Formats: sequence, structure tokens, C-alpha cells
Amino acid sequence: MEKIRLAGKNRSEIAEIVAELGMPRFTTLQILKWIYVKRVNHIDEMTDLSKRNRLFLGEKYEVGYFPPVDEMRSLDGTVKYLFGKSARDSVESVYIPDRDRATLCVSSQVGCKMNCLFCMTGKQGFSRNLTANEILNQIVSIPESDTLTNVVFMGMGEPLDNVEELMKVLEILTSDWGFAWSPKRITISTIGHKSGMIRFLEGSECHLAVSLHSPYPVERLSLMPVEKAWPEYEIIELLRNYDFSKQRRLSFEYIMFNGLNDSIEHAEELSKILRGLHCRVNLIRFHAIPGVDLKSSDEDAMIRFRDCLNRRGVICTIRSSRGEDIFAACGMLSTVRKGGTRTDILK
Ligand SMILES: C[S@@+](CC[C@H](N)C(=O)[O-])C[C@H]1O[C@@H](n2cnc3c(N)ncnc32)[C@H](O)[C@@H]1O
Ligand code: SF4
Repeated sequence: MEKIRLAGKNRSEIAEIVAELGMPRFTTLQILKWIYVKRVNHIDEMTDLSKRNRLFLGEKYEVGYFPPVDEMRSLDGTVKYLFGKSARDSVESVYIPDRDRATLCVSSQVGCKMNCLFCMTGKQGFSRNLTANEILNQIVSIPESDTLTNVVFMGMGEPLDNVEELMKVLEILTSDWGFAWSPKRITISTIGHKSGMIRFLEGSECHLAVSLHSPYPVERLSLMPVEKAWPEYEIIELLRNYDFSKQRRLSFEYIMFNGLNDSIEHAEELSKILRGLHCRVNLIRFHAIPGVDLKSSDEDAMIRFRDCLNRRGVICTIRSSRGEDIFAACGMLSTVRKGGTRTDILK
């Protein structure tokens, strides 16, 4: 029988297990420390639990961290890791070192329901949500885990479409019984999933990035079917109810498509719809994907767009592209290859 994984469980879930096994209440904090502070791999290593309790616990449970099954290293130091049991049920995470920062871009779903025109993950359709265990495992099980300064949910999937598991991971990362990280080290990127956004904004202090890509609803709809269910105007109005002027940061992601959304009129309209919001805009180069007839804007167009927004009082930066030689850049994560094996996945 497969054992239940302890990693990914929050304080109240561990307390329930402790009660179920008739262990003393203080064991909850001991177990949490072993899983999230010491990050041991085996229950046997939890040496301040009695031998009998370790035995009891080990009958049904395991710690549940597991290493990546493959990796690919870029010339610029970026590393792409693959997690999962089979080619069709895998996800990728990307480790991005940059001077004094080391960021991990994590996945939240196998595939995605949202079907954005320009996204490789969207093309593969939706398979399933990752569990809190599988999300957290990406952060703990890479060799560089101890050096991480930031985590961004910008890998495969829509994190707010898996909001309950996401919230559990955020609780573990930011609680003093867990990793005790500041929420400022964590950014969630969303297509603008309205109900998930409300849950996230009310229940955490982490940063939010919203993928916008056009200030014009009809144009956005042609790129992102989600515009129909959750129009950008509604999302922006919703965001006006929250305070982003202090610790918590709000940003908008904007992929620059040549001749489509990169004109000065677009920049002007964008500055209008964001007026009064404490936010910044990140411009992203489009990474071409097979079968999609869109091109990235060139450097000059991006600089013009950025400067126009900055002149209008909207802080705007151009995001540097990393790991392109190993297809680890934004939106290029997709492990599914028809009939592929795990070894061809990373070729
Ligand atoms: C892969 S998504 C995951 C998070 C979430 N689902 C979202 O859309 O914000 C992370 C970011 O990558 C962007 N992206 C997707 N495909 C891309 C591509 N081919 N080139 C550049 N960025 C892309 C998305 O628009 C989004 O801003
Ligand atoms: S861009 Fe985000 S929401 Fe859209 S298909 Fe890709 S992962 Fe899903």
C-alpha cells in the first residue's frame, strides 16, 4: 500500500495525525520541525520522537520528498528540473541564479485549462492539479534549495485554479513552524482567475502578478479565452479594493507581440486603465512556440513602450530572458511529447 506523504501537510493536518495515532500533542511541532526546518527524508531520522511513535507513524506515513528525475543546464546558469513518474504526468521547475538572487519558478498543475494562444502549457490541455506535496517538493528537492531567495509561481499551470493546494504551500512557506519565509519572497502569477484571486488576496500577503497582455478586451480575448469569463476591467476593479502601496507588490505581465500590442497607443491605453493603482508593468519577450504565427517585438519597440509608460507615471521594466537554450524561458515549459519517453523529454 502506498504511504501517505507528510510533506505538504499544514500544522492542523499534522495535529490530526498526531491525535489519530494517540501521540502527545507536542509531537506536532516536533514533526513539523523535522519536515520543514531540518527537511529529513525518513521518519527514522526524527530522533526526538520515541522509537515506538516513529514505528507507528512509519506504518502509514512517509516524509515524501522525492528528487527530480532529470535536469538540463543552460549556459547562463539556469537549470530546468523535471519531476514526475511518467512523460505524460510530469512538470518542470526552473532555477534562475542572478547576482545575489536565486529564484525558482515552480509549476502548479500538469497542463492548464486556460488555453492561451501563445503558451506551450496551454497547448497540452489540462491533466490535473498538483498536490501541496508536489508543489513544495519542487522547492525542497532541488540541489540549490538552500540557496533560494525567491519563488515565483510562473511555471506550468494556473496557480489560482488550484488555490486550496497553493494556499497550503504558502502557509507552510511563511509560517514560523514551517520555512518562516517573508511573503515578500513569493510571487503568484495569474491569468486573472477571479475567485482564486479573492481567496489569495484575503488569505496571504504574497506578491501578485497578473498576466494582461493587452489593454483592449477584444484583443485580449483573441489571445486569452479567459477574458470572456473574467474580463480585465473586472479584475482591475477588484484589485482597487486592496492595498498594494506597502509591503505587498502588484505587477502586470505584458508579452510584447510584434505589430499586435506594442504600439504607443497600447502603452497610452494601458497607462489609462491602470491609473490610480499602485503597480508596475513587466514587459516580456515572446518566446515563439510551434504552430503559432506571432513574433516578439524587437528591443527598440520594447524600450519605446517602456519609456512611454514610465513618462506616464507607470513603473515599467523589461524582463531579461533566461535559459532560452534549454527552453526554460517563460511559457516554454511543456514536458508532453506524443509517444515520448522521459529521456526524449529533455532533448
Ligand atoms: C506560464 S504562465 C503561468 C502562470 C499563470 N498561468 C499566468 O498565466 O500568469 C507565466 C507567464 O508566462 C507567460 N507566457 C506564457 N507563454 C509565453 C511565451 N510563449 N512567451 C513568453 N511568455 C509566455 C504568461 O503569459 C505568464 O505571464
Ligand atoms: S499562460 Fe498561464 S494561464 Fe495561460 S495557458 Fe499558459 S499557464 Fe495557463
